[in-house]
Amino acid sequence: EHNNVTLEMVRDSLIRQEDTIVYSLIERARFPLNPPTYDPSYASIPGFSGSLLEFFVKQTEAVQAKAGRYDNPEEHPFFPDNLPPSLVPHYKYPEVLHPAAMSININKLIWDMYFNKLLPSFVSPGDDGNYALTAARDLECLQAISRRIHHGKFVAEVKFRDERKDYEPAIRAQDRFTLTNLLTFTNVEEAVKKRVAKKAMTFGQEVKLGDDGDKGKYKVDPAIVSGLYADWVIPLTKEVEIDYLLRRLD
Ligand SMILES: C=C(O[C@@H]1C=C(C(=O)O)C=C[C@H]1O)C(=O)O
Repeated sequence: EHNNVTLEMVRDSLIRQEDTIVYSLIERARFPLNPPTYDPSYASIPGFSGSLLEFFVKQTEAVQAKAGRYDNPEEHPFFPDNLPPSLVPHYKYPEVLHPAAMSININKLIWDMYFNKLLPSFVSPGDDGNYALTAARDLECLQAISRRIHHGKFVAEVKFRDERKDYEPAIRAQDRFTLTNLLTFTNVEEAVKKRVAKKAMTFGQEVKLGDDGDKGKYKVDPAIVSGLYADWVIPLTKEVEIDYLLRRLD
């Protein structure tokens, strides 16, 4: 069926995406919170009502949609309504997923998590005026986290193909509990949490010639990165896996 994507290949992609997520958090942490970025009454952009952040994200997604970004089944916009169509020739991506995958987009949840829980936990309070850069860095974080979480579709597809006999009855019964047990690998989850903390230590250290003065001081707290994965990235990836599996036999 379709092509030979393996669980190992999908997991390798998730591991590589950790680098992008950790780096994007480090880049955002260069700036303080910068509250006006999120304040709808600050921007007062002619013809637009909303925050500078929303303006930035909607405009950027419109450009990226025209350039073909969302033709890729791995990409999910935060504001899918009223996106312009792609203006470039359609690339024929491998058809790995069941068509029901197209209807799954949990970016609203990811957006709320990022701004309400994650962001205040890893940036310093304060305002340095760099609101456009702040919005750009936020979008990088959101896109990296969203791509990782929605990769749950591919994870679920390969797990389903590997153990079809076990998954099919649970899907027919629409049994979330059994599906969760089938797709959960606690050892993999533990390794992910440890590895992202290690990446935060490695990528977030001050690199100096000569004596290593600042040992133990990181640009983003490794515990916050592993907490992000434990509390949000892994549970939401599993949520996408389950949403996908529930529709896999439609
Ligand atoms: C992504 C996978 O599925 C589940 C979710 C995981 C994650 O989000 O990192 C890890 C293990 C599984 O419980 C996987 O098996 O690799």
